[in-house]
Amino acid sequence: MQHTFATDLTSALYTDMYQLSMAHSHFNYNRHNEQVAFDYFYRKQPYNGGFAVFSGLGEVLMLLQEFKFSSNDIDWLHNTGFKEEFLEFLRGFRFRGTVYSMREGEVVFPQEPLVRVQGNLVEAQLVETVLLNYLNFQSLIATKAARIKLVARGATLSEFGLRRAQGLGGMQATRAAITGGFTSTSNVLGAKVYGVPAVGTIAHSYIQSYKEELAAFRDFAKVNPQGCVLLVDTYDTLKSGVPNAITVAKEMEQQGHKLMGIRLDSGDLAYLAKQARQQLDAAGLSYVKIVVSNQLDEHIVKSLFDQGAPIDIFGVGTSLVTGKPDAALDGVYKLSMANNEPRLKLSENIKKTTLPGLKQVYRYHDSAGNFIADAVALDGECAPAMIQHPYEPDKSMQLKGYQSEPLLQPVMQHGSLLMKPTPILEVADYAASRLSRLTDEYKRFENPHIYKVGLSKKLYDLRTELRNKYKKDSL
Ligand SMILES: Nc1ncnc2c1ncn2[C@@H]1O[C@H](COP(=O)(O)OP(=O)(O)OP(=O)(O)O)[C@@H](O)[C@H]1O
Ligand SMILES: O=P(O)(O)OC[C@H]1O[C@H](OP(=O)(O)OP(=O)(O)O)[C@H](O)[C@@H]1O
Ligand SMILES: O=C(O)c1cccnc1
Repeated sequence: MQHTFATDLTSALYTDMYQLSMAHSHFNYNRHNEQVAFDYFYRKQPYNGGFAVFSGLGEVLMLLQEFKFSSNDIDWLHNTGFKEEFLEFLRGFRFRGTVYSMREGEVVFPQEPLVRVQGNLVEAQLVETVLLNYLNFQSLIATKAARIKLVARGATLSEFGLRRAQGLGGMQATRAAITGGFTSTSNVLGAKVYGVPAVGTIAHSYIQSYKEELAAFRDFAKVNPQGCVLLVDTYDTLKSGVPNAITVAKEMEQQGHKLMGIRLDSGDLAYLAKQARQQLDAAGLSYVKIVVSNQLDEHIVKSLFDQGAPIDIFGVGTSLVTGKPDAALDGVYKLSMANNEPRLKLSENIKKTTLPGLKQVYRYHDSAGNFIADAVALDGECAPAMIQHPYEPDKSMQLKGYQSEPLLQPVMQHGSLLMKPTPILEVADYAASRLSRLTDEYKRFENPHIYKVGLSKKLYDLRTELRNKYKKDSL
């Protein structure tokens, strides 16, 4: 077998084997035209936070449109024990399902369906893995980016993570970082694909390759005067790096150029930023920006500003693109309907019992437009005036008088997209506008307020009825 780079990830083989084995079985028993619905939802907020940003939908929809097995894929599948008729079926297979979804960039909460896939048993099942792979990862990273943006006080945020990303996930991480509020990236292919500026400074190696720091700065600035940012911490930030950067900035002025910035990448970033700012201002270089990097995350960014650090630009890599310290968003894809009957998955833990039937999610706002609560209702129900706590029968919340909006909208019908893919910068604007309507107590990092997601009485009762039925049947 020849080794190749794993770059073609649009194949329908980008899935788990059990999806194909189940499809094989459904096909064998002629069940592949039975109609079903699945919900995508997650159970736990990432980073112990109070919200998540839904990301990855645009790419999932493009993949669903293209979802097919090539002749080469079918040839390979011949070695896996599937029947010939099934392989012929897969050869002509296309996703012709219908998808309802929240808008990409939506601010979302645990337990509520973010996406609903309706279609036949085979098509709706076969797309599970790729859908989860894209939505879980990008939502994890977009949420991290949004958390950093919340505390960045308007500073520019650049994504620097490609070298530390989980392999090819670096591309998706760039996309998700933009969704959450980063406006540029060091990832050149990412910048080209997603239409944002590619930015960069200098590595230590460039400066080390010269005998003297000043000569390195001079040469670099001569060839790259536009957007030039000099890395000042290779030897001694305040005694050598910043003074040499000032010398070069003055020389650039004589050539009609302006040094854009200096970058701090080690040491006490608050102290060094303050000292560097003083030196730059004293030299008449108040326009030179201060860029910082080095294992930043939302907590360090917040702390640096709390310490009064005069920072203009943050370059964030590892924590952002790996979703540190969370390994993954726990999003799942669960069957809610089969052959026109609502279905659920039982669990000893009521929190893990799924919500049956086709559903809609309503979001309620107060008169200022702030989000109050979400209701999960059965499809076709109006926005309920009261929601039940999902697990505690005695708790409910009155929502009479609040405006509401349905969040799940059709985005794909019988395999065809119902609208053009939204450009990623528009998705980012949408995420920012929605987050601005979530009040601060849900956005703080420590013990955030828990946003209420309740059930309509009809949905609550349906779940109870089905739980009782299945429990009885299993006695
Ligand atoms: N004033 C500050 N307040 C809070 N956190 C800071 C401050 N200054 C730096 N940090 C963070 O502290 C951590 C310091 O890490 P580390 O000790 O590895 O850096 P360093 O020794 O300065 O750099 P290096 O090892 O790369 O030379 C980084 O995550 C950095 O972003
Ligand atoms: O810390 P992160 O948030 O992941 O941000 C990216 C880091 O990657 C670079 O370091 P690296 O040591 O790889 O290269 P360098 O020699 O250019 O500093 C850069 O200097 C940052 O410190
Ligand atoms: O341009 C930079 O400064 C940069 C790019 C990637 C990672 N770290 C730094």
